[in-house]
Amino acid sequence: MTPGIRPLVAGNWKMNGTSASLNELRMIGNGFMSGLDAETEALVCVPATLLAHAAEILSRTPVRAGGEDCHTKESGAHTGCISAEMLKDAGASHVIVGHSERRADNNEDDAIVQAKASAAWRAGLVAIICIGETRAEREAGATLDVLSRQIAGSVPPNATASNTVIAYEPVWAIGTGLTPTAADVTEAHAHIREKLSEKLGSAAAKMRILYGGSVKPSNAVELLGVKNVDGALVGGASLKAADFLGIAEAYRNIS
Ligand SMILES: O=C(CO)COP(=O)(O)O
Repeated sequence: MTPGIRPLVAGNWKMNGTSASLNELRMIGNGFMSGLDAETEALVCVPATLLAHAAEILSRTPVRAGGEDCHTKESGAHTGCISAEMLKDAGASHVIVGHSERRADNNEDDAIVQAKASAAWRAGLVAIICIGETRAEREAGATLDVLSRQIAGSVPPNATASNTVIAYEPVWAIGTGLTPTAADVTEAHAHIREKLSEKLGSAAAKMRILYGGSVKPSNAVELLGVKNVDGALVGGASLKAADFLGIAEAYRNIS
């Protein structure tokens, strides 16, 4: 938590979900309508194929819909790619950029991630910029250096708290059931806040820094209660409404 920052609980469905999954989204929307939004903002980033449906379903709720990636360009000869403008047109409010799965699977480097964040803003979307170290980098004691390098390279110099969210996702914690200790998360998030302040000045103070990687209802109070953790980016547990709502409910037990 950071005083004065309303937490954001965001889901990332990754390459999961067909129209049959939209019922979970309806239940997520209904859950936030029955009072949860008082504690936290909510967003679910879905595959592009579901985005227009998701946005329509969620439009009657406080939960927003987002995309999982965007191209750097507005339009053109890029078969199979999706622009930020297309996501916006389909009803997105946010887009994830630089997720470690895209950095690894699609060789996306910090410069591309930064260009994607700028593309998101051009379309009127909030960019959720993901950073985080691999297991090898952690074991080499390089976690904070990696975070510094990724902030320097991936975050545009004119980022603000209203157009950008940072998500710290240790790669080794994603989908593994492993999580850093609260002390590790405290250190990483304090470092991220410090590097953002050096780069962005006062804009950094109110910028949300989410934690992502094996967040579940059972560990949400511990992980989300850490200083400078301003919400969660949730993968697997966002596919089931009960789990996603359970994570958001953690805020009722965090003071
Ligand atoms: O990558 C993530 C969210 O972007 C985290 O995934 P899991 O919650 O499944 O570990």
